[in-house]
Amino acid sequence: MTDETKIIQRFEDAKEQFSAIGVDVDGALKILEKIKISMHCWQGDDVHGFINPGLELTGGIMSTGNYPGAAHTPEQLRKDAQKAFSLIPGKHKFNLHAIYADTDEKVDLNEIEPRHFKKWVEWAKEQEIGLDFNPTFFSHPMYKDGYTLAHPNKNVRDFWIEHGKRARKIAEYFGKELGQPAYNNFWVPDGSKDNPIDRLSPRRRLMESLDEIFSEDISEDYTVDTIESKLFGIGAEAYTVGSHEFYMGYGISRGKTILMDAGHFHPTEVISNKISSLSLFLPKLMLHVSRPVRWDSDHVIIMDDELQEIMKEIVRGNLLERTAIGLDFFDGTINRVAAWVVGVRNAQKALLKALLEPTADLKKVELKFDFTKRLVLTEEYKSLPFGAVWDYFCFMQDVPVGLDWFQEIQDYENDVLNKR
Ligand SMILES: C[C@H](O)[C@H](O)[C@@H](O)C(=O)CO
Ligand SMILES: [Mn+2]
Repeated sequence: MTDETKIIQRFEDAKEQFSAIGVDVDGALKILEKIKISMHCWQGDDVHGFINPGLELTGGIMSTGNYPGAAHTPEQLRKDAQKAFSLIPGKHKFNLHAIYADTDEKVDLNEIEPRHFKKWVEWAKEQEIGLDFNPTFFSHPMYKDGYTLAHPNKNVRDFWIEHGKRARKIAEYFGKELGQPAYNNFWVPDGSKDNPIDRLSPRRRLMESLDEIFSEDISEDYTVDTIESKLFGIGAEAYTVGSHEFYMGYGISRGKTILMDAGHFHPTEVISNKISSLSLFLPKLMLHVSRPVRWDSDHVIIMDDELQEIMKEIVRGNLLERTAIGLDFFDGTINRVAAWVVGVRNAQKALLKALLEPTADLKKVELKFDFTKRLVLTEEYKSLPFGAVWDYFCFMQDVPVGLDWFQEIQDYENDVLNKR
């Protein structure tokens, strides 16, 4: 039997098993094919960017590791991302931060314009992918005393307000050029190492700064503003201005999309248990799928329980159309292109597993309060051969099946990354 025949044969066998429990496998694959994952640029260069690459990474986040081959130029980053995309089934999005402007001009964050991102747009068109965006409120001399938009000094706030406004125009440009909305995520690191006396005033200032940034109405056909909360960062252990409660209130009162990052909550809190609640109050939602190990460590996502729970919640709640899935991790101890591929493929695998569940039947069992049957069935379904369906999906999408992609990564490391 050829490899091709084996993949098809195994898929047909698996399909029979899933069909026997009422799952429409072909329908699941059609849905999976359309789901875009937003692959974050910052895994490719340990969050340095190109505007001021020499500056220290601030904002309370940290990338560790010195694996060879990090991208140092926009061309290198594009080449690496392209390599990753070639090993991932489907067409997706690339998520840029403002510090990744591609220009020969010396331009600061309060001066950036769409034209400084033109090359990214041209590349995205060639690759037939979308772009997302993030204003960068860190790694800059105007990140002062741990504060930006909530700083007591108006000059500092004004600098960052201008940056936020410009970021929205860039995201709008992405959306117009690429024919799909660019999600533009506001994560603001402002906070304090020790207990503040006044928790309220910085939060009021953040609210007012954001109101000013969002004062211009921009069509969501082009860009969707998202706001990301956080519990704590390095050097902001006691207090983060933009907490979950802050953004819940802000998002719901202003109609802004809330972004939940899997690493931004107390260690035993999980975002999978929050998705359904937020879905009742806002039309859209965005996630940063990340893996916190003891803290917001931004490890590459693996097929762990929480990743699968997140995807199950989206699928079971019929929220795929309303939920933007972005990745957020940065590991400099391993091949960075492999990190992307593992992350995106895992997100897709977890989605596929969720799509291969006979959800309607399980809901009926639950409504009869037959918790024994619910447990027995969900445990039994875990051993159904979803891997054969995934392999077939990769095969049909013309990307390497199984481990084959890793050889390509090793060749790329030898031929490209090690020569940097
Ligand atoms: C680099 C990103 O803006 C960052 O990871 C942000 O999304 C975050 O999660 C900060 O902890
Ligand atoms: Mn995040």
